[in-house]
Amino acid sequence: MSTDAPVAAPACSPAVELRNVTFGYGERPVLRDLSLDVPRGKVTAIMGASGGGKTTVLRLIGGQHRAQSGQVLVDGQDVGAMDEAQLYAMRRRMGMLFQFGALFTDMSVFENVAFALREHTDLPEALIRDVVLMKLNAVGLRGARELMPAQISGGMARRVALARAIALDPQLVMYDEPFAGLDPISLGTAAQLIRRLGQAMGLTSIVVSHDLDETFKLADHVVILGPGNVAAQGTPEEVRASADPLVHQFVRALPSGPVPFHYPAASVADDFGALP
Ligand SMILES: Nc1ncnc2c1ncn2[C@@H]1O[C@H](COP(=O)(O)OP(=O)(O)OP(=O)(O)O)[C@@H](O)[C@H]1O
Repeated sequence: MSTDAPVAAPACSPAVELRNVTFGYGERPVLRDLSLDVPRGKVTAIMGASGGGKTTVLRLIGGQHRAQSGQVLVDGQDVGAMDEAQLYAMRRRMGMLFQFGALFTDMSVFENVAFALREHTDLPEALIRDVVLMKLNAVGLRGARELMPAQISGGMARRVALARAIALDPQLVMYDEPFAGLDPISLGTAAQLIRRLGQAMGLTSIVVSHDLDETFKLADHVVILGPGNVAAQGTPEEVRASADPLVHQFVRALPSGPVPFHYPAASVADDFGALP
């Protein structure tokens, strides 16, 4: 057997592990010595104050950024040590649904979902049609296949983006703000879809969201990021019961607490001059 062949990680091991990860943009540190596990086959929510580094965690997992120290392991493989070909192969097994999951505006709903299949496989046209219609059916939009993105609602567009993200049967799907801007019904539908598809496909799902109620209902595992690090992680019940002051502020949506109102800045006197 070739020693280069990817070795399947044990079924009980975490799908994703961050071990002592430090990362910053330029001089600005964002994550400091961050460690967290994403259990396999479950829905993990990553929550926390705005600017705390949630999207950055997703980008590290997807290999768009590399940790400055520590390791990001996906299926036991170190993302930071992957070359371009290995990254490409890993991303094929991931679905990513980033904020508002922009669709190609000049392609129909059908073509938007078919795009990934055309890019990454050489399936015959008849099979592409079947897979696309199956994925659109899973999100309830088989009947909307001929419509253009401008002709569908925001909630429908989000569902098309979801169908596109699962077109290649990924093992892991990352959702960044899947509920942003949705009305309560579309939001409930989106949450139910994430849960149902995850169960039906045996997916590991990571959801970054600010919607506390919906996300706590949806997730099996919740991680709350504090400044640069994990403030709490566990089941939704465990996290709700956390004594950490930041988690307390967060789960009760309190305007004051450890999360500051101001982005770090020079003193008021430096910016405006001393009062006369
Ligand atoms: N490409 C970038 N270059 C420089 N700084 C960045 C970049 N992307 C993010 N940042 C900064 O890094 C910090 C973390 O950003 P990130 O988007 O990961 O936070 P977040 O928790 O997802 O925030 P939000 O909930 O508001 O989306 C922020 O202070 C942000 O300004």
